Amino acid sequence: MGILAVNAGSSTLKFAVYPLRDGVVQSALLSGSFEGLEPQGQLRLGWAKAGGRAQQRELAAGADPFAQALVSLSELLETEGAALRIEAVAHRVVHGGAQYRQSVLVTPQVLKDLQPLCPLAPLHQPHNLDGIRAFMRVLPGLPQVACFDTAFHASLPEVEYSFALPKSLRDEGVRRYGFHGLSYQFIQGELRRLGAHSEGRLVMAHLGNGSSLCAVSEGRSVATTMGFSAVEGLMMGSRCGALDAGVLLYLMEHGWTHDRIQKLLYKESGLLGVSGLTADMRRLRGSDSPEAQLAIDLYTHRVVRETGALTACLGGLDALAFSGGIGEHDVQLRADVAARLAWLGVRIDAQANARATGTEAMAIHASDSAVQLWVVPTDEGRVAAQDAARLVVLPANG
Ligand SMILES: Nc1ncnc2c1ncn2[C@@H]1O[C@H](COP(=O)(O)OP(=O)(O)O)[C@@H](O)[C@H]1O
Ligand SMILES: CC(=O)OP(=O)(O)O
Ligand SMILES: [Mg+2]
Repeated sequence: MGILAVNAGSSTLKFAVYPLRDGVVQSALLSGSFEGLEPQGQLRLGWAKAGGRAQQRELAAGADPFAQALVSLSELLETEGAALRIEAVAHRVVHGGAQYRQSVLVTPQVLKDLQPLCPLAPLHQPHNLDGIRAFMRVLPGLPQVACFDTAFHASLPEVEYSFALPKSLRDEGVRRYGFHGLSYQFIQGELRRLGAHSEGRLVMAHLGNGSSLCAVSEGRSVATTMGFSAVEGLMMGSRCGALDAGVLLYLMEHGWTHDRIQKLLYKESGLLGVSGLTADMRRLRGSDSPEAQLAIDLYTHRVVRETGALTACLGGLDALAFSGGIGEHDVQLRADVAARLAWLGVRIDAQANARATGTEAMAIHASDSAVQLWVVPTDEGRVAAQDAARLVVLPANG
């Protein structure tokens, strides 16, 4: 028995197959991603079996690259995952709004409820929902479960989730929701497993293409940098993060349309916009352009600044965990953030930091550090798969 977890984005479809043993999800047996799903993209499949060699295949996309990817995925599951009967598909859905505060079995009504949230996460939500619809067509009869990035933050206190806006707008659901919840749930579980200070005052940093921080106290999310939408908070790959609302008014006064502004905020800003070069931190690190350096400096500054803000909300800091593509791999970023948090008693172990390259969770603090530092490779799919097992497989087995 197994669960297929998928994370459908604008240009990629990530997937992993998790076996179940006694209702508990085990490490993925097969995982990979399709890239080039955007119109005119070059469709490419990359996958690996657990402990196996990474494989790549170029695919002819045809008119509908998404449909083609699903056909290829079905074939791959038949050949490489044949030993496992897939019982359910767990979908990462970034926005559950105010209504969905935990994972749910997808019905037509659920899709209808989630559709209006698309403008709040335009890089994610429409593709997440298209992914669900496509799987429903290709694998009818297989339960589809939606697992929300926002659910982890259902515990945010009112002073954290409220914006200083009139009651009528707050009542409409204009509030902070927070994202990357599946990742935070996974990181928290790993920290618990490793005996870290996970029940104390913890800040988790999910630093990838999308980046955010989450403050946890006594195991519950109490503050987070993303907001109503996934454009708030830290600087990201191509998203600007927190921005003075006055800038939007200025742009509107100068005739910028909604679509133009949306493109600017989500696709043309962040590391890409500042560097004028790329959204990929690896390429920025390899560049000698001053703009690339400014992009890195700004990104680092914002992580430090917001970690300070969340530490203030927590009343101190016991542990800081790095995750996401940048957090797991970028040794320099972790060293720079730790150095700038020295006032909190943070001391990094330079050798342990250099050894942490995203393959396993490990501590990177020095023995005299007042704050634990961890690097935790995240696995959003595994959290989604476990929720799907809880909703679908366990009840069916009584
Ligand atoms: N070795 C590395 N050094 C620095 N940054 C890296 C490295 N590997 C990956 N990254 C960064 O991670 C980003 C992707 O993060 P990830 O969390 O995988 O993104 P996504 O939001 O697409 O899941 C890349 O764009 C790149 O900037
Ligand atoms: C919510 C979000 O930003 O997700 P990702 O990091 O996958 O882009
Ligand atoms: Mg991500």
